[in-house]
Amino acid sequence: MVDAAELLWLSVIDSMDAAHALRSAMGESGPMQASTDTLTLTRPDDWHLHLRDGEVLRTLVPHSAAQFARAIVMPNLRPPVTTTAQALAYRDRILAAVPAGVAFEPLMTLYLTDQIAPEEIRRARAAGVVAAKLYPAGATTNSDSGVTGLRTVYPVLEAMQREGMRLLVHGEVTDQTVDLFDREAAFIEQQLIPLRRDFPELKIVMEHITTREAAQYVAGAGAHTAATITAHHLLYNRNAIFTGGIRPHYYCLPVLKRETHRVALVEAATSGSNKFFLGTDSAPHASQLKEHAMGCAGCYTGHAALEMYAEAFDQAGALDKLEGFASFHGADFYGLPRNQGTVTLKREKWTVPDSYVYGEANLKPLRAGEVLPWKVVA
Ligand SMILES: NC(=O)N[C@@H](CC(=O)O)C(=O)O
Ligand SMILES: [Zn+2]
Ligand SMILES: [Zn+2]
Repeated sequence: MVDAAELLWLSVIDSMDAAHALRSAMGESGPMQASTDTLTLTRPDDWHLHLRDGEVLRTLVPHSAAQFARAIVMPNLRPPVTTTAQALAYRDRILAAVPAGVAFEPLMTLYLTDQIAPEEIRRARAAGVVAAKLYPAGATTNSDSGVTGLRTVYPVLEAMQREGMRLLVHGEVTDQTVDLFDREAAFIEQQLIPLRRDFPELKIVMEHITTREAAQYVAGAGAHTAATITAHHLLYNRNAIFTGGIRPHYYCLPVLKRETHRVALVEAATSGSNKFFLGTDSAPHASQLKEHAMGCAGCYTGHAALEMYAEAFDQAGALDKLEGFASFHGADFYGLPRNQGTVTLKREKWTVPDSYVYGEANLKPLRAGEVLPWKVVA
């Protein structure tokens, strides 16, 4: 039975549909869409990127350079980048893979180990290395040489605080008794809060945050704490890993979380707060190592990262907040100049390739074979 109130509601829906049909028939879209089919931004930067090494640079570097002016390059190679000399040599190998006529600046980082000496920080800073990365030993891909306890590296952190070197953190505890989905929140309580207290002037970036707890912590933590957020953590919740079967290409660390956390990340990213900025954590692995009984952690998004961020911001009705997040907040936090020049995205469907050449292997990008709504056109 349909009562009067319901009838009224049905007629409201009907007239909304009619209005929509009329607009479509007239070739019009709503007022917001009309002004946002083209989006021009100051050239953005990627503040968290894995470029790996060797032949695969020829695939990865052009993808990133097509969208971003600069990128913070993660040091978790095998062996890790632990010295200034290694960082500079790696930088040269990256630059050799930048296509002719394209400007791309890799910003180098050191991998903190229990053994690293405070003098290395001074040397690195003088050579233009911008940050050092803390991987709790065992927390993620190529973290076996990471730090076993924060106290061990306190002299190095003191040097970093003095030198103005940024500390980048993979913020997950490695305690096997802590649930995988709780490891970020536990890290904040157990490690980050004490660290913040002991080094009040140290500039810390909590990388690839994945939880409401992390977003709230960073928002309230004062001017020297910031966070990067990936496109995939804005677009997906943990169901993506299990939809219709196990989907290894959605597996990364920190692992995707519940929908409530994704929503909190979208709110943080689109809030306009300068404490949150773009870091893709594009983390390629050969497809046979992802599609494996013990598949590697990491999603490859370097082929379409900016387009995926545009999609996420668009879904949130916040395209006007994308430029701050992608092009301003990170540069400001790192004390680097904002970029000159622009990049333009268009609302134009395109299909992501099924795979890319990856040295001798294949690389399966996130959204392989799928249609994306936004495209970088200039
Ligand atoms: N994010 C990932 O799942 N993997 C990264 C490492 C990291 O950023 O933790 C990688 O290097 O593959
Ligand atoms: Zn990490
Ligand atoms: Zn990473």
